[in-house]
Amino acid sequence: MGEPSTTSVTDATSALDATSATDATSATDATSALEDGAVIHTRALTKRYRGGQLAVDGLDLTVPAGSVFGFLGPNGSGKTTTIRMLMGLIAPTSGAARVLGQPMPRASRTVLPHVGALIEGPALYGFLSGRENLTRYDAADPTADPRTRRSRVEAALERVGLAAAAGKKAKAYSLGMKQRLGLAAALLQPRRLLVLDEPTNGLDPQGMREIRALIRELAAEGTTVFLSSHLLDEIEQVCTHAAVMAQGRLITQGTVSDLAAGTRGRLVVTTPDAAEAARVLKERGVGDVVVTDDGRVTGEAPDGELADLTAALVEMGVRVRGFGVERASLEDAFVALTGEGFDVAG
Ligand SMILES: Nc1ncnc2c1ncn2[C@@H]1O[C@H](COP(=O)(O)OP(=O)(O)OP(=O)(O)O)[C@@H](O)[C@H]1O
Repeated sequence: MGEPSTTSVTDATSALDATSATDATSATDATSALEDGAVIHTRALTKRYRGGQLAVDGLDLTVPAGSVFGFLGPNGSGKTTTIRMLMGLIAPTSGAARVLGQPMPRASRTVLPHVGALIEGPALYGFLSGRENLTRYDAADPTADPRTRRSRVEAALERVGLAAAAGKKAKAYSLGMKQRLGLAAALLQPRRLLVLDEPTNGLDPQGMREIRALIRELAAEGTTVFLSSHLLDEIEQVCTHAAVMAQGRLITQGTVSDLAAGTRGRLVVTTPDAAEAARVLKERGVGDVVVTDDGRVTGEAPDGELADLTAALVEMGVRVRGFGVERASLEDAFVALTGEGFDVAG
């Protein structure tokens, strides 16, 4: 990870009417029903860096309001570049991005006050305490009310579990504490959207759990959360929706359960009579029957009634110790989609 920097939201002048999620220009577009409810929407969004690197290639992304949206892909797949375009930090080479219904980067000044962002780790003054960092950060935001500053800073510290350590200098903070302080900065004002780039990167399991719990809490209060991650497991645990990127291109997007359901689970029979069980399953039309080294018999999950299969096994004298369908994971879905494992260096 490079030198930390935070993208903040400081220079807005006018508030965005919560009801005007689409502006006049989009009314003339052929907007789909999906786009209407979208907090983020991109069309053919493309970024080619000056060196010629095509980092993001024709991205069509739709992030529904109220979702916890996981933006998933191995290192170098274009996640950070996409986030930087969404936040108006870099201009796309071609294509369009709308955030809260407004075109980016053009509407940055009206959109960004409603967006809390944590990108590439928080920028902190090591010689200031956590509390002082937040106070200073808030003071630099012209949309922030100085009269409520103290209470908002304390509430944000409380929220991320840093109240007890608020007086310590930030340079003495662990990586996890720094990350939480960055989140606190994003939470100093109510936000409609939170954009978090690898929010649990470098955290220990306990720190990860805390951040995930916080994300769930914020989502329950109605904030849409868009987070990038290269950890499939993390996306499965916290996200309602996900998009999968590889080499700058979108491979798939949808609800996490639909993505995993797109891949069938495996039927698993645990039995001391493996050979006989395999024969019965094949006879009953189960595909890809395999006897594993540990004596289990697996096969493609059937469309029909599972009870008929157990009845057939029992009828043929197969002793069944365990019987069920193992749910496909997002990882299975990824492997099925790309033909590759999701094996990335953390
Ligand atoms: N400023 C830049 N100039 C040139 N190429 C860049 C620049 N920033 C990123 N790239 C390249 O663009 C591609 C996508 O990078 P990006 O950082 O968006 O991916 P990522 O999915 O966020 O990966 P990571 O998790 O490692 O940050 C990579 O090949 C990267 O080397």
